[in-house]
Amino acid sequence: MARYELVKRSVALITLTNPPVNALSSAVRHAMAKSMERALNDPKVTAVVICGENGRFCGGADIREFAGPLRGPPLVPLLDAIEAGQKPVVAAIEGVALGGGFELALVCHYRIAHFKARLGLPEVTLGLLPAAGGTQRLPRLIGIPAALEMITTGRHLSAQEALKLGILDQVTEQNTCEVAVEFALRAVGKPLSSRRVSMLTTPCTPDLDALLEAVTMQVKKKARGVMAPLACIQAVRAAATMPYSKGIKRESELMATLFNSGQAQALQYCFFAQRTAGKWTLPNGAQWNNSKPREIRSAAIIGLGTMGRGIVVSLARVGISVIAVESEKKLLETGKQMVIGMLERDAKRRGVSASLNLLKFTLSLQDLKDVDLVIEAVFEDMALKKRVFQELSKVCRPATVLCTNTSGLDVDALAGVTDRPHLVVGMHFFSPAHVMKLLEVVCGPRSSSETIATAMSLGKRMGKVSVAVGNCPGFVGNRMLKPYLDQATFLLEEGATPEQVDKALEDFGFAMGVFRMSDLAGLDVGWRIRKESGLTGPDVDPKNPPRRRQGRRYCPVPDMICEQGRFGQKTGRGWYMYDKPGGTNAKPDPLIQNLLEMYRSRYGIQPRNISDQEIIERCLFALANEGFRILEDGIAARPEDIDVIYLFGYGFPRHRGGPMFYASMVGLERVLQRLEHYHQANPDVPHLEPSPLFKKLVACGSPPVQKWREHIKTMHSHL
Ligand SMILES: C/C=C(\C)C(=O)SCCNC(=O)CCNC(=O)[C@H](O)C(C)(C)COP(=O)(O)OP(=O)(O)OC[C@H]1O[C@@H](n2cnc3c(N)ncnc32)[C@H](O)[C@@H]1OP(=O)(O)O
Repeated sequence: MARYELVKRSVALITLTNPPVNALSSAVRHAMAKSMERALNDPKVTAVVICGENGRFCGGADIREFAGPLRGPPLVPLLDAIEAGQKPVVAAIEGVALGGGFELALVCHYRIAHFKARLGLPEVTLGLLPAAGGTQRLPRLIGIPAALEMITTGRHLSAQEALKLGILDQVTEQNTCEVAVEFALRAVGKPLSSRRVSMLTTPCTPDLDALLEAVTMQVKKKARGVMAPLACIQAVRAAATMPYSKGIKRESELMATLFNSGQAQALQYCFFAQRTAGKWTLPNGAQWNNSKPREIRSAAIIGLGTMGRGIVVSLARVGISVIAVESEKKLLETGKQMVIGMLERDAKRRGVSASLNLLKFTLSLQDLKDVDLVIEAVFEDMALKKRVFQELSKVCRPATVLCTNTSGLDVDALAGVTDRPHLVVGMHFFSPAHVMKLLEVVCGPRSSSETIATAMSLGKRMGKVSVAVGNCPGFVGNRMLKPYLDQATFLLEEGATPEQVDKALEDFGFAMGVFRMSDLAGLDVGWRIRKESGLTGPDVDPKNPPRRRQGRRYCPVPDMICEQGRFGQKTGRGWYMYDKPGGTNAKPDPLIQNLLEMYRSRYGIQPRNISDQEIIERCLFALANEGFRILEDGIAARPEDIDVIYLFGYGFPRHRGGPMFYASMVGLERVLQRLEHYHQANPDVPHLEPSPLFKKLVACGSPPVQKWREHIKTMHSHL
């Protein structure tokens, strides 16, 4: 857990040994305490260097231990003892110094980092604050404004930035430990009092109150209802206004308000869920750690619409050669100009040069004969996609992996028209594809484990959070969206307005309510799908009773909106009105209000007052219920996968953990009761009928979300 060596005859080298990130578990803290005691008491030792094994200094406290009672020596007294010691201590930082790891570095008298190291206090992203003295020491070292930014955002700093801010004493490209040992030897005998950060006076900040107020407004706007950044601000205020001894008490009080909070639990769940999601597994035993991905050096994208352009950018910026194909010269030229502009802006922002030499634009599929992988991103039309896949089968070499970016069509039907169904897989990107982090990798029944591994690994290389899902209409994300959207429109029929529904969801924490989100995405896509499914348009059976289709409750209001040419932001009108086509400033539209009033009176619906609680329950419990069905059907392997999809693809608030975690926090029994209540009132809405898995979990005593998998006896996993 910590290795102790004497080097250069007088330097104690203490190495944290807790792979993979040398987290400060109870065992590590125990070993550290012993090692420090030994170093300080050994007369041969004149200085100490602390480093981490395998090129990683320390990833902070062991987050897994937060769920249980505190064991082993607490961190704060251990860190205080290091700082107070009479021998110089140097931190040799390689890899990362994060959270408690960064706080450990702050109590060392000197800090030396490798030029590739990253440093930061990400506790806020876990619903916490840096409570091992971080909120009190950092402002004393670098001043309030810079410390406030680091602590409230959790941003990682590069070594160069940390050096400029005065956090580091030296950055090196050599062996960091060796440099630190030499540095420590030179520090022997020099006075330490000015090196003890807790003893420094916090630099005076002009207009402190105005600064704190401005940052408070900023964090409230960015993450509505999230507690940790606000507690961080209060702790930093203490560093500016109180002596260290009092400030540290304030830090600990504020931490106590966060530590067991639902938000902290949700955010820590998200941390692990995100890492679990990449670990896909198939019923045949193939999984993430025993399936080798193909190496992808070149790729082709077919279709340079919004999605295609974003995918080209995502590939090119990680160094993959891309051939982009369009069907018409004009479309090709427009797409090319847009891709080049996007890549140039992206490169400028990242301070690198744009990788335009990796791009080739063509009208001919024949140019794809040598590529390693193709991603089809044409219009969402099965017949068109089938034609493309048939053509690709003929043109591409037999080993080329063929992917579709469909957002919900049958991946296996596409595989079926090729000569290589085992090499076909879905790569469902989210718009805009070069910005959104989520990738659903859709595993068809015939996709080989190598193909799945290739798509998952390519997603990771592009910086995406990739989740393997099964093949069914809408996969996971879009399949769950349907009950959510249905409930929102039913609420309009019953008396709510789009702005009321959106406000309730935004107060819950969504960046955007469902109607604003629909306006942004465009209303015409859903309209076309409903027409194709015979739910609206000329193919609707005239014998259908009003507001019912296929034996179920149906709300035609979204169709009525589209019939008026209101397709959302792009047309300047949708559920809201905008200043101009493409405008983003949504204003409530009296015409929508009138339309809803006329609609209700035409169907004799008496509008009623609808509470925010009902809005949240109906939208989100219906969403989670569909999640249970997805687990039952084997379309997602675990609740964590569903939550990750909603966090990264649909703006579900991270401090609520995702729809499945949220349901477990509300209490499965309570959610079940409410769903049964709403289903009784709406027996013609099957999405409100609690799924059998949901009932089973409640009957089993509502186990925590991490244990649900044990209860999912999937008869036929689609993964
Ligand atoms: C009070 C609170 C205090 C004092 C704190 O310190 S809170 C913790 C603050 N630290 C962090 O938030 C850092 C969290 N970790 C990361 O950001 C990253 O893991 C990393 C940058 C350190 C490394 O990233 P990467 O190389 O991509 O590796 P992974 O993220 O995949 O992680 C590898 C495995 O290590 C587990 N892990 C990482 N950090 C911790 C931790 N602090 N405690 C416990 N476990 C940690 C992570 O879950 C991965 O586990 P497996 O999935 O492989 O099982």
